[in-house]
Amino acid sequence: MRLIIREDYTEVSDYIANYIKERINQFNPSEERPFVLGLPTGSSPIGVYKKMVELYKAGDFSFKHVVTFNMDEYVGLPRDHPESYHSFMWKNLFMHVDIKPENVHILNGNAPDLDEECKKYEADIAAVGGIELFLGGIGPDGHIAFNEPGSSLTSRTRVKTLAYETIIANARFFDGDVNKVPKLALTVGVATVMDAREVVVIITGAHKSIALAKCIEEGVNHMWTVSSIQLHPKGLIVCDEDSTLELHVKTVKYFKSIEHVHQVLIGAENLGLQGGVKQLKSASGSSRPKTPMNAPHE
Ligand SMILES: N[C@@H]1[C@@H](O)[C@H](O)[C@@H](COP(=O)(O)O)O[C@@H]1O
Repeated sequence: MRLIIREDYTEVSDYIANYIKERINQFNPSEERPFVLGLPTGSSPIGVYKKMVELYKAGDFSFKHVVTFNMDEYVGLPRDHPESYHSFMWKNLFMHVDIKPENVHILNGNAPDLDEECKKYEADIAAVGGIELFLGGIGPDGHIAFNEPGSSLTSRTRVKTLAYETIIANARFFDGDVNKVPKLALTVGVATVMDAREVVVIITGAHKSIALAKCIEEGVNHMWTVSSIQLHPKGLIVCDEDSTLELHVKTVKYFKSIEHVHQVLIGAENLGLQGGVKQLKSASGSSRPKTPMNAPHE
């Protein structure tokens, strides 16, 4: 797993948007072989989506051959309600880019048979060959999607009752009134996220610092469901300085030093300083990454 630490929310958002752009461009998607992207909602990804729209408008990449699957949706909230995740995604991302509406998948929280809806979602993901990159945010209690504390780490798409902490956290989107927050949601499972070939998680703010520490410094634990990223062969967390408050100084220094070495290697390569690269290679014993994007994760 890699941890990339950036100064603030804006820098975190820019890093991730550029990262995803690179991944899509490297993949070179086509009609027959689309790039399958898992996406979250919440305030965490808004900056990423804003930057992605900017990059799209600058002609740096396209959503023409991108297929998306969103993480979750409230149960019983009308699809066009301003706080539905459906509305959120169209408002913040989809309406600004060239994605084909038929390539967008968002769970239907008003389906007549919710269990059937969840089963179909898993089948739809499998039908396109699985998810290439799943982007996620976390709640302050370390939940990913709506996989609240205690969720099975082998869980699949299903109906979930929201934790009281999540209802309180999300009341800010419903006039601060907990009674207006739906109590049930459809969500992909922890295993659905971890099945993706790559998982990228956004963590910002001091209120998520305990979750970040639990996620990376302690063991895999169903009470902090995002900690399952430790078992993923290609996991990346991008966080801001504030969210590192509860980490050991040693942990922060370790991940910063790894990134620094990568940067030096890349800089040396770009300048044609092969001697410098060789020296660093032998000092670190690591092989040379071509770009920060394909640096080893594990
Ligand atoms: N289901 C969503 C999660 O996917 C999201 O990660 C979390 C954090 O939201 P925010 O990014 O606003 O802190 O909120 C909700 O619970």
